[in-house]
Amino acid sequence: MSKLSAGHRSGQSDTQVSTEHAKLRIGQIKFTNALPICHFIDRSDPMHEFWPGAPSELNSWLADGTIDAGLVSAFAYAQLADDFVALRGLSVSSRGPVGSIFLFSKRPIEELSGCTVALTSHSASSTNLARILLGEIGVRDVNYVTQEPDLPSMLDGAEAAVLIADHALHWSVQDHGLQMYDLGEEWHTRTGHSMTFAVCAVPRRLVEQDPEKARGIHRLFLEGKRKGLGDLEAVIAEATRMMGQTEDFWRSYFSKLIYDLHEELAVGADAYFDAAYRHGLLTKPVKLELWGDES
Ligand SMILES: C=C(O[C@@H]1C=C(C(=O)O)C=C[C@H]1O)C(=O)O
Repeated sequence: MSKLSAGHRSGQSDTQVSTEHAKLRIGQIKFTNALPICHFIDRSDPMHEFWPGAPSELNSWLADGTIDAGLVSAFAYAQLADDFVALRGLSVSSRGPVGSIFLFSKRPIEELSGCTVALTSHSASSTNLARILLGEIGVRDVNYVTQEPDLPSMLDGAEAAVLIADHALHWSVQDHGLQMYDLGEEWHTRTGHSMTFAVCAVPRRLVEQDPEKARGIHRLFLEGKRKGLGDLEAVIAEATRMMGQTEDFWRSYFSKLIYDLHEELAVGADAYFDAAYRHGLLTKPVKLELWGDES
């Protein structure tokens, strides 16, 4: 049993969610890719507590009940799909290049058989996507190691490294001479599908027992996204404050990302979950289950 499902089975989050007057603990991705959703989220409700984190932190917080709901890796949602649904209209996805999820490699991707590949400890969706893509390309006997996202030390002992989010963005514009493979683009080229990296998960139990509370979380994120996409200047100013770079850089980056989640994007997410199952990365087949209404 995976650590994620083991943690959730302890029932911690169920207890918390059903406690009527408890604060709702809501996870948010702390990196620039999620700013168009997260930057403008209204944090004024005293019954909401916000937990910003890297995707891998959010994934384990959701699994062990530290948070009740929020943005997590799509792969982590798939592992927890018995207990969670995904909020309609909210994701971090791309249809082709994503711009911030790369395999940085000392040699062409096809020549990585028998090599060590370092995977960032911050991700679940992209690191499993890398395993799928390398497998599909026919790369065999890879020694995968998970490490903190520091490219030079990852490449000390590895032939290639996968980074996501701000760490990947940082290295994508440096002059390092490595080959760079955008995993959103590789996935799209090979399969024709979009790729969903993050979804907003809420417990099935909350949806069934207290749908108004679930709708409250949904509205909070949808309203954040509406304001973020409606005022991209402010989002870009925040991204620039966090990481530097030019306005054009951010405009081009955010134009690659899709923040919706509907039936058409679910086809891509399901194709990814199918591939993860075929490659032995998920223990059972999973379909994305969308919940709620966007209006
Ligand atoms: C677009 C990105 O997507 C992120 C990638 C994730 C993962 O690999 O698990 C999780 C959340 C997403 O926000 C990124 O990291 O740049």
